[in-house]
Amino acid sequence: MKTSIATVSISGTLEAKLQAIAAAGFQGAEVFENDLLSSPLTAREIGALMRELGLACTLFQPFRDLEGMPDDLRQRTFDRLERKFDLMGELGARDVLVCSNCQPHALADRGRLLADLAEAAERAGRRDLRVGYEALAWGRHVFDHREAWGLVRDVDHPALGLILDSFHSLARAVPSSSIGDIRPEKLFMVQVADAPRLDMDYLSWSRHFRCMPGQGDLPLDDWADAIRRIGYDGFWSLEIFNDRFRAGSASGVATDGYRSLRLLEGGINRPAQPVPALPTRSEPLGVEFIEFAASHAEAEDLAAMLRPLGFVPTARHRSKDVTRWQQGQANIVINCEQEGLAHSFDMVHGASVCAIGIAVADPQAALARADAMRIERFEQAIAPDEWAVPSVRGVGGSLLYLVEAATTQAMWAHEFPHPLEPAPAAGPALSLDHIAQTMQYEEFLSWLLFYISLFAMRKTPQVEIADPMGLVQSQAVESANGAVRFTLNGSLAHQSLSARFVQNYFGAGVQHIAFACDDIFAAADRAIAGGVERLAIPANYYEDLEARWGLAPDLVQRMAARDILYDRDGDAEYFQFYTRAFARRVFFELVERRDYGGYGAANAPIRLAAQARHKPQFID
Ligand SMILES: O=C(O)c1ccc(O)c(O)c1
Ligand SMILES: [Mg+2]
Repeated sequence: MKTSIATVSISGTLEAKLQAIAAAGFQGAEVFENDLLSSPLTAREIGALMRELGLACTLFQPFRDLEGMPDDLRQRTFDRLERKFDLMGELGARDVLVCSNCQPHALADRGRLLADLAEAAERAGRRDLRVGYEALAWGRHVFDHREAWGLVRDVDHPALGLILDSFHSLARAVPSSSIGDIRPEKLFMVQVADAPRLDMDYLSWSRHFRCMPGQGDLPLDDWADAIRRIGYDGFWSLEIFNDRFRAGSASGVATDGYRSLRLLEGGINRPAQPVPALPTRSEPLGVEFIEFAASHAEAEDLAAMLRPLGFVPTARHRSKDVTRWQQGQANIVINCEQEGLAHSFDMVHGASVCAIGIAVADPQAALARADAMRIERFEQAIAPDEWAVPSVRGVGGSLLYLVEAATTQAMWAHEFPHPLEPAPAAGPALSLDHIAQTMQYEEFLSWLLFYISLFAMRKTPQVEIADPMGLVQSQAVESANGAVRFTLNGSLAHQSLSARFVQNYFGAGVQHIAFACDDIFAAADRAIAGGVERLAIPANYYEDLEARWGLAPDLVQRMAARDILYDRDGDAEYFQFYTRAFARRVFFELVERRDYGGYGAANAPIRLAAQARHKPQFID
């Protein structure tokens, strides 16, 4: 796949954009006219810079309102076009994007549209340039690629071709099968964008909410298949109008863009596709461990929460100040080393999750996929006798270890040979259910893309949750078998719990960890008896539960006595129990799922309100 991106997609000056685009690995860039107009560089200088950076100028765009102009404006339009052709010569661009006319006074007469496009093609051809015609979803008369293709086909001029843009076609639900009618040599360029499903006018949707392939809801796989099927071998160019991206870091957005095109290449929602040389996504088989960085004092506080939840310290690391805590299938590692990444983490954030170990069948294959997606590897010097586990950088600079599933027992035995207490034998054993990561709203889509491009994971629909201090966006990524689940949260509201976390924690990170159990009442009783501080849920909530679901008063009483929350989806049931936050940052949750697949979104506002009651008054 030849990759390109429109300069409008990212932030900064034109030079900075082009540098970020080249550094991210793109082979080409579309120069958006406004970026050129606002640059102090001449078109020649911009062209020279692009060549120096190794970037093909894939398009100059857009040229608006060309076809079907009334007689008195027609000559003026072609004069304007000639001026832009001059500019393209200086820039070194061969193709110009002409988008369908949006003017209220544009003529509908097909003969006139054909004549105007033919005239533009003739003028372009004389200069060895080409015109690509794109149907905007909000075009006055041409708003569907089938109509645009019909015009291009009928003009039948070598200097006139079609430009397909996934947004315009898929926002209008134009069937992708219609792409089969397009002749590949007539398809000059393919522009790619995803978008969330929103019920709004096309123009606002397109100008503000486009996002990278995989981040939204458009059926891009079928669309891309149809394009590949006709034998198109030109550039795939991202064109993302998004306010968040244009306010973000140029290099971060460019890297995400590159990653998203690679993801599309292999199929966003598909199992492995045979794209040669593109490593496939690994199935995440489970969370093997969660590692906390902590000082000794913090480690004691953490232990005071872990014990009542049923965890026991079972072994010490062979050489480091690191302890393994265990229960059921769940492993927590507490790292109190005075140097290395964990220590830096503790210094910056305070006690917190510095690493997560994900079990995969083949860590090297997972690493190859990470490389292909330009996900940063992390390498730290290890002692010669230490078990080597590859890792990449995850949320907030924490690590994601890629643990070989078949050898976890050997890894634990080798790394933690000094026994402490025996692993708990009986009781309401817990396993890991999900990990909630909180981040800035601006980086939310980036981490979503990170997970779905690295692992065979799918995303759930985005939900908005009402925190008493503002709205929180939440979305989960999960493996097919549900063994690995992350929920991602971000908020623009400065005082929401999510935003307070990011401020107080100095960055994105794990905000809570949920453990699954098969008897929530027993697990909650054990936690309470062990002295865990729990999150108090108001009586009003329980009255409503009884009314809403018609639950037996006795069951509701048992939940109320333990501050257990409840949700239901058809016959599926979900029970949740929350601890107070450890060090005002990380908290734990116990859940019992009875065929329930979600995360209790209906209860989240209740939980957030309960947590907001503990918000220190000095930040009010
Ligand atoms: O929003 C626009 O005007 C616009 C311009 C050029 C494009 O290629 C496009 O898809 C949209
Ligand atoms: Mg476009």
